[in-house]
Amino acid sequence: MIADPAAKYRAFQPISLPDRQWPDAVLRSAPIWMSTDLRDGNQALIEPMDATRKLAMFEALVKIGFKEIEVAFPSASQTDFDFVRMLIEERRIPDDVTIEVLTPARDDLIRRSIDALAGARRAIVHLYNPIAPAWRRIVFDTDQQGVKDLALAGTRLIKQLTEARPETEWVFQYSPETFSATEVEFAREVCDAVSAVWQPTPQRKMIINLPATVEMSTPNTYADQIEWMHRNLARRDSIVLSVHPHNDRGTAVAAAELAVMAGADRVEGCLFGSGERTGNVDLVTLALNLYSQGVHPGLDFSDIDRVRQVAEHCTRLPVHPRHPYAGDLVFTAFSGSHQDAIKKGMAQQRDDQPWEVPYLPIDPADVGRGYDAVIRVNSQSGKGGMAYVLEQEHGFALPRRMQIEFARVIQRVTDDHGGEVTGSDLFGLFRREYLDATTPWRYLGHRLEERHGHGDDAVRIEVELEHAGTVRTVTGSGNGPLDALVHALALEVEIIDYHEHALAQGAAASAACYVELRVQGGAPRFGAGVDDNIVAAAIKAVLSGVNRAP
Ligand SMILES: CC(=O)SCCNC(=O)CCNC(=O)[C@H](O)C(C)(C)COP(=O)(O)OP(=O)(O)OC[C@H]1O[C@@H](n2cnc3c(N)ncnc32)[C@H](O)[C@@H]1OP(=O)(O)O
Ligand SMILES: CC(C)C(=O)C(=O)O
Repeated sequence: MIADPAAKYRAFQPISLPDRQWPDAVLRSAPIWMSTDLRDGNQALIEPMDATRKLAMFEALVKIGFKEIEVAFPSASQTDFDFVRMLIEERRIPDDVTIEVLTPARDDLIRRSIDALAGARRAIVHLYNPIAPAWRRIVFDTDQQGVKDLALAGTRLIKQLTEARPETEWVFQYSPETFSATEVEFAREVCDAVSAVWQPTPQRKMIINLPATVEMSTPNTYADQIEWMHRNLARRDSIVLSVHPHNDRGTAVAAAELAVMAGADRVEGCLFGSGERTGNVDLVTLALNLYSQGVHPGLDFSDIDRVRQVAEHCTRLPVHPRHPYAGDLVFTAFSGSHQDAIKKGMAQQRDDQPWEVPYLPIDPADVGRGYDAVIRVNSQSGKGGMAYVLEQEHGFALPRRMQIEFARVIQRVTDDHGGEVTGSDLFGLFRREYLDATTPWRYLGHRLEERHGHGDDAVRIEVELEHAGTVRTVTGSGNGPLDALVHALALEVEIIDYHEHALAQGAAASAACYVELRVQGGAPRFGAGVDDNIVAAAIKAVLSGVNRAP
């Protein structure tokens, strides 16, 4: 990097729009979506999709609910041309879906593109040519009139060729490519000239697509450009105003949202932001952002993992694990305070109430994600996360103080070994720490006698134990089984707290017991026991606590 970037880079000059309206707009409905996965997405791949992959992507897009799909750049390759023919000839295009193809403003390429569409029920022909100053000078060695003439010649040829094929319902789309880098007055001049040739009507609209071919500045400047065009374009009532934001600055999603607030009717992009260089705007994120605000996007991402798998298969590009809504880790909290808040939020969330689980903008279940991955445990985790996983995956609902005690055990393990502790690791550690704490005292069996009218000795217990390898039977009485047990053990044990719950549903449910106790005035300790018999579970829990005492 150089010390003075201003010596090399110029700041983008925003347009002046002091009476801009878009900052007060609120998104209350979804725009028209157009997927360009099979064109912009495809042209950006190291290995473009073959016909099988293209078809898999097309079918996935249809299933998601896209009604406009740019399926190819037919003049670029035989694969693309043949793919369009296959869709049409094999009648693979549902009646409510319109396919689109892209063509440069060159006669031979336009003709080939229209040939590809022969026999389509309805089709969008998308013409583009770059019009920004640097492209005029560097790429085309021409002036404003030169690029305008190119756009007009292309439009005239498309009009002529499509009028000769009335069996297809034609929609015309024009993109002043590199719009984001173009003087807005000139972009309007070209678009107005193009629409004057095409002569759209409110009943037969054309699409004007204003791409941020290269994202030039902060998203508010793009929104200003779009609002200016929205307010100044001729024949606006006959035009579907579309945007096509690229992601060079990493702000394509924001740019698209602000552009729709600024008057755009339609958004072009790709699943997960595939597309040239840093990608096109990510339609999954855009759609689910709307959903999180209570606006149905009209696209179905109920099975987001399946959509991600298809996209990864077709593009051979991985979706980042932190990708909004779709990444493997986006509904997962490792950090203790987040886990604590999510656990509390999940416990309090009611189906008939607005979603309000802290840290989770949407319910993972709405996009087909389970809750099992919501909380995962590593060295950044606290008691809440550990307790959540142990309860969700193994059914043990530890009392709060026991969570704190067990979290220290887990912390030692994660500090020593690093990495994640899975649900089964957690259960293994729980078993080792509590359930397998069976020396020196091990429970073998018990008999219980309830004696009415004996006051504080209402329960008599006889417990068969193994102590340091020797089988012994001890007896004691008390006001309840635990009291009787403590007397039978003849140890100085104080029971501080006791919890129990069933571990599984039904009559054969086993019980889990947790006992907090103090042995010989020492520090409080927990013990845990599991058994089909609730008294046996409690005895095991007491013995576990006694055995764990130092
Ligand atoms: C921002 C975008 O994503 S726009 C879409 C871009 N997508 C693609 O380019 C993918 C498919 N493209 C291709 O397969 C090829 O580029 C083809 C088949 C279209 C053309 O191939 P070629 O004839 O070999 O030309 P090449 O790829 O070098 O294109 C550059 C030429 O096209 C001209 N050109 C570029 N864009 C356009 C346009 N929209 N309209 C007319 N001419 C154009 C350039 O000025 C250059 O002309 P020159 O050769 O006279 O200097
Ligand atoms: C053809 C146009 C819409 C394009 O892909 C772009 O400008 O990025």
